[in-house]
Amino acid sequence: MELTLADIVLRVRSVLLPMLLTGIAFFLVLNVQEYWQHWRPVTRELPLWLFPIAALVSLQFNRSRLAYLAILLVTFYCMNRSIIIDSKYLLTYKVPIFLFGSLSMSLLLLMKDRGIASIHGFLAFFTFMACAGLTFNIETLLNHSNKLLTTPLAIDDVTLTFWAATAIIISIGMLVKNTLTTTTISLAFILWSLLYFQPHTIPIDIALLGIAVLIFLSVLFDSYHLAYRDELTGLPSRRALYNLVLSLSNKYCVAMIDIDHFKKFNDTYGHDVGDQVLKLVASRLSKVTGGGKVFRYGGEEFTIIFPRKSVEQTLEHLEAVREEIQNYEMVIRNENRKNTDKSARNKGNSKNKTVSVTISIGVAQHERKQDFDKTLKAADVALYKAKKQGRNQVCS
Ligand SMILES: Nc1nc2c(ncn2[C@@H]2O[C@H](COP(=O)(O)OP(=O)(O)OP(=O)(O)O)[C@@H](O)[C@H]2O)c(=O)[nH]1
Repeated sequence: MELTLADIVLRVRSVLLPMLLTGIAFFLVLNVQEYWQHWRPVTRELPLWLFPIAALVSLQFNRSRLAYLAILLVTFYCMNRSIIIDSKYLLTYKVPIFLFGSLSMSLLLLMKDRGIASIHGFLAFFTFMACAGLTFNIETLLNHSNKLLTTPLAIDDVTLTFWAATAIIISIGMLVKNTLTTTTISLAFILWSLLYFQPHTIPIDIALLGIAVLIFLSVLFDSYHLAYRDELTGLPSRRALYNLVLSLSNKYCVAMIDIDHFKKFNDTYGHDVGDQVLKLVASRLSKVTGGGKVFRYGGEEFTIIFPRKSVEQTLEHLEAVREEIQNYEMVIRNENRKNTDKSARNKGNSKNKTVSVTISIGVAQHERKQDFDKTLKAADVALYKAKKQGRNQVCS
């Protein structure tokens, strides 16, 4: 995987930002205790209800890792409240429970969401059981190994080392694959560690309530993302376009963009290269100036909305983006690089290709009391004109 400095900065930012916001939220909550202290009887009950609901919602949206996290934490809270299991076990098994939780969270971070009632679910279950076996026998294992060592190890040092190892796994995992789910798991790990090392900083019900809310937010934002983002290009989808239209005033412009001869391009270079080009074109289009909002309309077609602009005001911005794409030499990763087939590489196929494409653009202005679809159709007619006149141009 190629990671550029910009990628790393972006990932660190997307890791730190949610953490900072959660930190601020907890700081505020802890500093205005007088406002919510009388709600404590409610906050003490809420995790018992919210975690099972969060687990069910997560499963419904195929977020099995968040479901496991919710199950882990509600079990812990039930122990804390002496529901089903006596809370005295929390004291007796304080270290193993802490280590089991930490290890489970680091595993959750590395796993994929692959359902609970599946072969992967069984494997995950047995892995968690193995972790429980290891952590709940840590003292016995330590006693055995101490017999072989000249300087015996203390349980506190082992716990700290074990926890530090899980913290490192979680940090690396976050940087390699940063999603809302991994951020939620990492935040849960931080709070879990805080509850162990500084148990009086945050009341347990408030900390767990925070995690339950994070699980809900994570599932909610993820599903929003799924519904309104185009998976290939990362641009807002056609559904998001129609959502935006509802909030537009009377004055705006619609531009329809189509990649020229894309069928031929696909036939020459293959569908995968076509997909890469779509992504690169999308990333250039998204930098359009003049306040344009870019959407993937479908296939090789994109739409740009310019709120409060006339056609004349959009032309320079559209021309600029058309010219930029025309001059953009796109470096295409050769998939054979991943291939272990050495003969393919020896034929010189491992080199990256450079390709370029052009786009045609049709733009139309929204008329008073006109339907959005009519404006879109007018932009489509202008696009057809651009194609007919030889492509690689903007028409209105
Ligand atoms: N790789 C790839 N190709 C796509 C995708 N969506 C649509 N296409 C291809 O885009 C091509 C569109 O071709 P046409 O609509 O015939 O038009 P064109 O070849 O671009 O020609 P003009 O628009 O007339 O310049 C088809 O070959 C589709 O298969 C996609 O998501 N990925």
